[in-house]
Formats: sequence, structure tokens, C-alpha cells
Amino acid sequence: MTTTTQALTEASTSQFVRIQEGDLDLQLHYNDCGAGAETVVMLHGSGPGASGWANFNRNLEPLVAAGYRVILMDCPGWSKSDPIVCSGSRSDLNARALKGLLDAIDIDRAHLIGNSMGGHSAVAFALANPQRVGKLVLMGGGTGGASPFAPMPTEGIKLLQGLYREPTIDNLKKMMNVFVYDTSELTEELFQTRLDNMLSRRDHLENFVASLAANPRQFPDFGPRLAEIKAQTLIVWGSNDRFVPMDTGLRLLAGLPNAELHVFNRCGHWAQWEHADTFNRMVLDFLTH
Ligand SMILES: O=C(O)CCC(=O)/C=C/C=C(\O)C(=O)O
Repeated sequence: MTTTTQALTEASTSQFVRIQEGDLDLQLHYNDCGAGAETVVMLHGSGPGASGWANFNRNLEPLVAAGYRVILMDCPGWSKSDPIVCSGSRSDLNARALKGLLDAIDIDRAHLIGNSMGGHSAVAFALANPQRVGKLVLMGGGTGGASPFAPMPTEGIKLLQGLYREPTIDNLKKMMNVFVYDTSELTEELFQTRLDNMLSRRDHLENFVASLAANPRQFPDFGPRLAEIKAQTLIVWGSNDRFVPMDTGLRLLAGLPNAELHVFNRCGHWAQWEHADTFNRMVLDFLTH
């Protein structure tokens, strides 16, 4: 575990652990940052080349500085975690992986922050392990299933799947340009880092395509079960989200009994990155009160 006096870098916080959770037996990569009595776990989205570090590098430092231990879990099939083909519910698969990780590193209870697929997975974990969840923060995800208002799959998801099938720099740029509202923040360096992440694990890209062929509905709709989740929940959405449309956030708000919703204007699918400062202040306030 790193301390707050050390610089937080991907390399200095990088850890591996072997988990055995039912029929899941694999090695997971995670970043372990800071120290504190309370733990926050961050779960990334499903894009090619995503990782805990790629999704949350603008968010972990304020939490560590405030005295939280922050764990970024790379889901099975992403980054330096082991490869997997998922033919069932990927949300539940990630939830089982998270349980295995928490057991292996001896964490009884954690707050969960989930981005997109990470939100679906946080909800799956809360349904299966309610006693192990503190508070929930869900951005651009939380229940799978279709939107009744937007054409499905959305343009963003079509671009994401296209990028998995043809992982080129042009397709990456097409996806990222729909990802965020303000594309001026997308630097060549960011594209290159993401491209390198993607291409360093072609097995993950191929497995995602194979998973979709085996089960096109990787993220089941938890809508009917949301009322079972009693955890206090902060839902955060971008009003210009072209991947998982904002009515999904409204469905979460209607279904989760202890939820509040914050909508950012001029924001796409990456609220925690596009509006990082406000997002970080909101999360800290939500976790501490
Ligand atoms: O299909 C869904 O419902 C989830 C889509 C999703 O998880 C997309 C996330 C993309 C990122 O956050 C990323 O690539 O960084």
C-alpha cells in the first residue's frame, strides 16, 4: 500500500493478486493508493484500452489526500488483468471479481465509484453483497438494458464496438470525439496512450468481440431490482451523453430509494474526467456527510 507522502503514479501503485471466487480463478491487476480506515473502489468503463488508471487519474488524488484508501480494479479482460471471454452477465462477472479482490486483500466494506460498465458492476455487487457496500457513486451507468428514448445501441456504443473490431487510430478518434462534449481537451498524447493501451492487449480486444458474439447483452437490466439497494447513492450524468443516455440516470433515480442525481450540462460520457474538479468536490462531500 502507498502512503500519501509518495507520488501517486501508475507504476508505484500497481499490484497483482490471484483471486478464486467460485469458478473464477484468475489474476487481477489493481492500483492501491493511499491509506485510511475507509476504502473507495473505482470501477472503470468498457471501452477498448480502458483501465482504472485511465478512467480515474483525475479523481484519485483528492480522495487519497482526504484520507481514503483508493483501489482501482482492472476488470477481467482489461489492462493487466487476465483475459476472459464472458458469455453471461459481465456486470455480475465483474462483481464476483471485486468480491474476490476484496477478500484477497482483506477489505470488508468499501464505497464504490463506477463509471459506465463500472456503474453496472457496482450495482451488481451491491445486489449480491449489500453488507459490504458503503456508499455508491454511479456515473453514466448503473443498470444495463435499453433506453426507451434513444436509438439503441447508441451511436457511442456502435463506435465502441467498431473500435473493438477494428482497433485503428481513426476509429479511436471517432469514438473519443463522441465520448466527451468538449473535444478540445483530447490531446494527441491522450489518443496515443489510449491506442498503446489497446494494442498492447489484442487478446482483450478479440475476447470482447467473442463475448459479444456469445451474448450481445453483456449488461442485463437491473431496473426491477434497484429498490433492493439501500445504500446512499450519488448518480452523476452528462446531459450530452451519447453512449448511455441520460434517461438511464432518471431510471436509476426512480428505482434507487436513497439516491440523488446531479446532471452536468456540456458533458458527455466521462463526467469524472470532463468536470473533474466539481466531481471530486461533490464526491468528497457525499462520502463525508
Ligand atoms: O454498454 C454499456 O452500457 C457500457 C458502456 C461503457 O462502459 C463505456 C465506457 C467507456 C469508457 O469509460 C472508456 O472507454 O473509458
